[in-house]
Amino acid sequence: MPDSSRPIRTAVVIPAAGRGVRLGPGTPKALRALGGTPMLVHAVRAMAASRAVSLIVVVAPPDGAAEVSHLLHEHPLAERTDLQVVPGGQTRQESVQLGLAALPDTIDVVLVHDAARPLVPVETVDAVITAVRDGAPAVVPALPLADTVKQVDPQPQGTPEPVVGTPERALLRAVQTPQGFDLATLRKAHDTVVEGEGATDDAGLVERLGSPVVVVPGHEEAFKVTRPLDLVLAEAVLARRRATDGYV
Ligand SMILES: Nc1ccn([C@@H]2O[C@H](COP(=O)(O)OP(=O)(O)OP(=O)(O)O)[C@@H](O)[C@H]2O)c(=O)n1
Ligand SMILES: C[C@](O)(CO)[C@H](O)COP(=O)(O)O
Repeated sequence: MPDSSRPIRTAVVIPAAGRGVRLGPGTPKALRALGGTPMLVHAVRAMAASRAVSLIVVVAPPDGAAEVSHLLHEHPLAERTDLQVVPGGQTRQESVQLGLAALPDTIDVVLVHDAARPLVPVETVDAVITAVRDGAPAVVPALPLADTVKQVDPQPQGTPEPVVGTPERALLRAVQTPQGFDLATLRKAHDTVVEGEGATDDAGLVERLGSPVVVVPGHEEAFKVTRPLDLVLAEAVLARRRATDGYV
C-alpha cells in the first residue's frame, strides 16, 4: 500500500480500443457521438471530475492513437489532470495491460474505467477511490439484479438451452466500472493471469490471485453502452442532465 509520507496519487486507465460490434457498424464505439460529443470525451470528463484523479491514460484503437490525441486536445481538461494516449490491443485485457504499462511508479491507486460507461457520476468514482485509499486492494461498484439469472448448458444457436441452475438472485451483483485497485495488486494480476481464463473484468483477475475484492454501491447511470438501445437511454440521460444540471 502507499507510502504514508507522501500524498496518494490516483490514475485512471480508460480502455477505449474496442470496435463496438454489438452497437452496429460504424466508427469505433468510443469515438461515436453522444449528444454531439464523442463518448470517450464524456468518459474522460467523468473521471477528471474527481479531484483525486491526477492522471488519465486513454487506450486508443491500435491504429487510432493520433486521432484520439487530436480529439482530446480539442476538449481540454482542468489543469490538475494530465492526459496520455497509448495504442490498445486486440482484447480488453490486453488494452488495460498496455494502459498500466504507461503508468509511472509514483501512482498508488489505479482505476480502470470503460469508455463505454460515459455517464458514471463522480460520486461513484469517488466512492471507489475512497474504498481503495481506505485499504481495500480491489473495489468494484455494483448493483443488485432486477432479472432472475439462469445457468444453462450452452447449445448451438437456434437450439433450446437446458437450464442447469438458478443462482440465488439476492447474492448476485451486476458489476460496473470504474474498478479501483492498489496499483501493485492490479499489475500482479495482469502479469499472472493468462488471457482467456474467463475473467471478463479486472477484478476477476485479482480474484484469481486469491486477493480480496469488495463491492461498493454502483449507479444506474453508470450503465455500459453496448447495444443500440443503450445509446437511446444514454442520449435521454444526457439530455436530462443538460436541461437540469447545466451539464456539457
Ligand atoms: N480490444 C479492446 C476491446 C475493448 N476495449 C474497451 O473495453 C471496454 C468495454 O468493452 P465493450 O463494451 O465490450 O466494447 P467493445 O469491445 O468495443 O464492444 P463489442 O464487444 O460490442 O465489440 C470498452 O470501453 C472498449 O473500448 C478495449 O480497450 N480494447
Ligand atoms: C468490465 C465490465 O464492464 C464489468 O461489467 C464488463 O465485464 C466488460 O465486458 P465487455 O464484454 O468487455 O463489454
